[in-house]
Amino acid sequence: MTLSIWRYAHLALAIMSSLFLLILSVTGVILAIDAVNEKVPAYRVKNFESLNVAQSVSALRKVYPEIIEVSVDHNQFVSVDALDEEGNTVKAYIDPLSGQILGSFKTKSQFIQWVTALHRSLFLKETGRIIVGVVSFLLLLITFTGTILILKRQQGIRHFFAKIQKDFFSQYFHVISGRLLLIPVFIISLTGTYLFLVNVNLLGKEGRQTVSKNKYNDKSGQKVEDFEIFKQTKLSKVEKIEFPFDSEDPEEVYVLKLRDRMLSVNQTDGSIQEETKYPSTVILEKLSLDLHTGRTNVLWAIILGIASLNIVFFMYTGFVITFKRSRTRVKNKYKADEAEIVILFGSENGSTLFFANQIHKQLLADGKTSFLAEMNQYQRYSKARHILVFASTYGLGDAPSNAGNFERLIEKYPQDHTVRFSVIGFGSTSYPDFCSYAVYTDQLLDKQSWASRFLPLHTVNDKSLEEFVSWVHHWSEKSLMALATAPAVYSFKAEGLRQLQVVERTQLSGDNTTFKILLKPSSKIKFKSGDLLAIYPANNNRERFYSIGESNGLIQLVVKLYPNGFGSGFLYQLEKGQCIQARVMFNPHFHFPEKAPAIAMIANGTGIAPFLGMILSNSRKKPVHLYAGFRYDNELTQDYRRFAEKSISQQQLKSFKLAFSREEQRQYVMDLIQQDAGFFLDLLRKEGVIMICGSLNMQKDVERVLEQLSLEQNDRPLSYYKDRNQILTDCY
Ligand SMILES: Cc1cc2nc3c(=O)[nH]c(=O)nc-3n(C[C@H](O)[C@H](O)[C@H](O)COP(=O)(O)O)c2cc1C
Repeated sequence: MTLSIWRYAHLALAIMSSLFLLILSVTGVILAIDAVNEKVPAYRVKNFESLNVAQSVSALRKVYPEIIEVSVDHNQFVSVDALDEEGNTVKAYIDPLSGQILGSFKTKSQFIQWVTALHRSLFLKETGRIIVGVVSFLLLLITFTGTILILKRQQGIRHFFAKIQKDFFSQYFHVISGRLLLIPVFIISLTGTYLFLVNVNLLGKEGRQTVSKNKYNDKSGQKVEDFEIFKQTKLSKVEKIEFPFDSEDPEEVYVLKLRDRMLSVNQTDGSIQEETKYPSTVILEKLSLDLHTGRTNVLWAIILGIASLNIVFFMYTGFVITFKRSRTRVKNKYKADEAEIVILFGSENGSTLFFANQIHKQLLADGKTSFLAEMNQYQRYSKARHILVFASTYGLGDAPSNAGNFERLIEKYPQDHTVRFSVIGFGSTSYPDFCSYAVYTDQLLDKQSWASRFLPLHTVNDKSLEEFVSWVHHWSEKSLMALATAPAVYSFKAEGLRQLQVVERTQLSGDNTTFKILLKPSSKIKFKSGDLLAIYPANNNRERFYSIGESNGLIQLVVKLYPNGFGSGFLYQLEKGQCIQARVMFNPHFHFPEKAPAIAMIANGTGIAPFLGMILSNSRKKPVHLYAGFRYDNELTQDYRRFAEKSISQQQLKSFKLAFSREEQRQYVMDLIQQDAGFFLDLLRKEGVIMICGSLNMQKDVERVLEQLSLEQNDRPLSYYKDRNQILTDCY
């Protein structure tokens, strides 16, 4: 059976029994503590194991003139029901050799009685007992399916106890404690089921009873201490000894109740008159009760308590695992044969799907036709230009369960046109076969005649956001499709929603289609220029990102209004005083580089937003040079000029250069860079930083110019400076 069937069976059983299981395990913990507590008074005598019935009976007979019965309970405490010399009734725990009273009987507290009833029948009498029985049986099945899941995970019985890598806490704990407490939980559920079957008479207590009768022997007048059967029987094997009512009447007998049988012993000669063997169901019932309650052994009671407590944690961690696995729902806006970008994921526990979905959602938001599916759903994609494969690795470098058929499908459905492919592997270096399924998939695609490599295989260790974002950067820059590169966008723990109030929003005018909006957080939030703001225009999970410029503790966005723009339209209709819900996404890669000796900022369009904030907060007066490109010289750019003049006078900005692409003297930021080539080369040589924010096309052109200059005059490719974090980009 495939992994997923076992997994679904395990989950379905857990869901069905969860509420009752919770009650049973919590009450089970309490009863286990009670079982340990019970043994605390310690009425068990030291040499108990070596005592036999003959020793005890003869001794007690000397102390108590009349004995009704002597009992040995599951704690191995001996008690007597007798009359003493003065004719007083004695019902107490005693020393079986001296008859000395050790303690009086204690009845269970009201609370324990209440817990016991809840544990046995949920206060629902017969119905409750049936529910408890069924839940015990379900727990048995859960233990079984869980064992199979561990076996599959560990690749067979040989590695059953091999090291478990920590993926995330709940999963680690679930597997580790599952493996450790497998046997106690199995015993709890098996014995619970058995007791239920006996209880509802499904097994029948009567069974077979072998009865044998002996005649009197010829040793009448023997003393009790010489009775062979009494000498042979250890007190520890006894449950009860009923004494003859009349010591003179030879017809009256001792009744010796042992765990597995009952003997009638002649009181004059010690012969066995009758032996009744209990049916195996009764013996098994007692054994089940001992094992289920831990009443006979403190250590076992403690183990049972831990196992019961663990069932509660099992339930919690199991549901966390399930939640994680299913938290991302695949939603497609386009059909497989309409999509230009096809994202395939191979994910077992959902994190790879989460990453894939974050990319999918952004592409859709950007108007791209993206399609997201499991690797096992691979088919022909008639319009695909890009296939992105997000593949995790499991087992010994194997495919996750929803990618097992990928290889077969690839052979079966060759694409009929060239499609560019990129593979991102998710794995962990703590496994010997790091990302090997992704490596395999990458090679598999590389072999296909229709597939053309777009990027080299990229691997991500332990879901590292840094490593993933690095791939996002590369793919976005090369494909010119905008994707957010703030790690927070791909974090599993979403930042909390914050309320922001509109403080100011500028108007559009003439050929200026860009507006500024200032937002005030209603509670204290930490943010810096370069972070992102995620807004939710439709109050659902469709989000839009904007670069933040910090302006005196306020969030300043510079937004271009698009016709029917989902995000920009929403922001433009906001009035002063209105409030919105948004999330601040930390983007440490694009913060002001405090340690750099000098900084050049290159922007086009709305990409200027974070730079305005960074300049405003340049209190240490670092030399900052701003280069910005716009289409027209209009009211907005006049505003930027005024801002720059003020900043230059306050030494927060060193220089400001503008290029206009639709004015008389057509210029782009690249031209400004060419003009100041010497400055840029010197900046790079002296460990200065170049920050680029704006369109991906502009970034590509700027990098091309810088690459050429650097190769010619600094003898180094631009990647040399990129690797040293001297080129920081945030483009869309
Ligand atoms: C049982 C198990 C086996 C794994 N085996 C490997 C492996 O062989 N190689 C590897 O690189 N990662 C291995 N991993 C790590 C996962 O591939 C990695 O955590 C991945 O990010 C999980 O993605 P998912 O949440 O989408 O399933 C294993 C993880 C688990 C839980």
